[in-house]
Amino acid sequence: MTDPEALKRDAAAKALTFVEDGMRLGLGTGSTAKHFVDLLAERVQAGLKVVGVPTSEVTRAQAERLGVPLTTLDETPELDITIDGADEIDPALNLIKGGGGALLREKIVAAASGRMIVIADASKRVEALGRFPLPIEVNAFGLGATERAIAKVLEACGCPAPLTLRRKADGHVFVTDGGHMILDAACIRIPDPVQLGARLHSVPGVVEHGLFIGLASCAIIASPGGAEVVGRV
Ligand SMILES: O=C(CO)[C@H](O)[C@H](O)COP(=O)(O)O
Repeated sequence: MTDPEALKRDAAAKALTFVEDGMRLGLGTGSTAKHFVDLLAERVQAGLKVVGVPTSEVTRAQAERLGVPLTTLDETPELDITIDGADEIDPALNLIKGGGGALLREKIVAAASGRMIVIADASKRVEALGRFPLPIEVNAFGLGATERAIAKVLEACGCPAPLTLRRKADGHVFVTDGGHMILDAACIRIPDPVQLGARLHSVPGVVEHGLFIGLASCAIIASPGGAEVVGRV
């Protein structure tokens, strides 16, 4: 059986072949994106000139430690490519992201990029989004009211779902890099991700949600047979 970490690294290595000297990169978050930053750092040490915007404090710390030059979207508001992982990828390259809690910065960085390349092992491929609980980032103020409003939206969009306030392994509430909380919605199947995404944005208190619609231009999916490029790089 192939080691899942080896598959993630294969996807990351394939993505690196699309990185060119002088590029401005969005650096994703999660175990797959971590492989990409590791491999990128090796190329930087060998002389590749790039600059990156990290999508989380964890990725920032990793990139700094490995000597990958960093910038911000204030200094560099337009990026060439974001390379990031995903929790689910549907056939239209719509995604669920946010399993690592970095969805807000990940979406801002992806939207500021000319292209988003998703890297994943084949287990992330699904026919319809929703089996992975949808992360919804919310402001702490008015949490109870926001939760009720989200529940109504989920029901109206055909995917009523229990909402769980995300906690860390030690039981403390998980707080995002932006100081918000996350409600995970166990939808099972989302009939219309576009509609759900739009309606979630209309709920006061919702900061962002983990549906990435139309942002990814390409996915690199690694399986024991190799790393397949799906879509347009
Ligand atoms: O969205 C994310 C973090 O917010 C990650 O990209 C997603 O959770 C996938 O992570 P991994 O590569 O560890 O499976």
